[in-house]
Amino acid sequence: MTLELTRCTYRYRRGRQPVLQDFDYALPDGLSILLGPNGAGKSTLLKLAASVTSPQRGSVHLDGIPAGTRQYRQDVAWMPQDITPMPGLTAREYVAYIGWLKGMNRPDAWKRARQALVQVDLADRMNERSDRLSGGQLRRVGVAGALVHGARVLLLDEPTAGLDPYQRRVFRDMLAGLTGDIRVLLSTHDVADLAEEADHVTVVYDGRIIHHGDTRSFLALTPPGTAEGRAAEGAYTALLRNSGARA
Ligand SMILES: Nc1ncnc2c1ncn2[C@@H]1O[C@H](COP(=O)(O)OP(=O)(O)OP(=O)(O)O)[C@@H](O)[C@H]1O
Repeated sequence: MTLELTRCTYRYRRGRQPVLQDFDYALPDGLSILLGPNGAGKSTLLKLAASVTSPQRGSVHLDGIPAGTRQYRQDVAWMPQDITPMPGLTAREYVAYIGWLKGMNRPDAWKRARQALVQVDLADRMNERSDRLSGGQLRRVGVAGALVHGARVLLLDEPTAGLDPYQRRVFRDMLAGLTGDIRVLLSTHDVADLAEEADHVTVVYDGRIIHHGDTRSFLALTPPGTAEGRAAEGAYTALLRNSGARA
């Protein structure tokens, strides 16, 4: 299974510099992390992969299925940075509603919503109104929204931003526990977030990929003498410095 962006060019406004130009990317197996400074193009990459927006040039496919098709939207789920509750809907109704929007029939969506919420460890909050959930719980509801319709790819835009350390840990453990064929691409600013769970790391700077490889090859870039526990941060900083990023 492969989600691929091929020679994609995207600009937000006509006449502006493209944010991504002739951009190639292939999503690896397992859990991949997308790193990069503010404005590097991470959210834009995720939105193209999610088929929320389309490139002006180039193409996006999952196993040959073009982005924008109904099948692609069923297979690929996206959680934006600013996931919001749906006032009046419980967690289970929220997840079932996503399933229904993705083409499931109501009884199936309702049944699967329960299973998906158990998978993200929210069995006990199922009947809680979504606007009463904490930020971390709401993001787990968002992940359940991908699981409910059996998405094969899950794209998460900064899902741990603003969470306290405990909620962040719970979210990461939940992601690590997702089994099966689902591939996850997660953007984050929190470099330390990746070290334990990620299988792959991609670093984007100024619309270009400056590193794409497994976590081990990323950590191998850590400069000698880096303090213990700061290997990922060291590797990331070294990559950006070598790419000409200014402090
Ligand atoms: N809706 C928009 N209209 C115009 N320009 C935009 C829009 N969204 C993003 N941009 C610009 O595109 C570039 C890439 O933004 P993008 O959000 O993809 O970066 P990012 O790596 O996700 O950044 P951050 O980590 O701050 O979220 C930035 O220069 C940004 O200002």
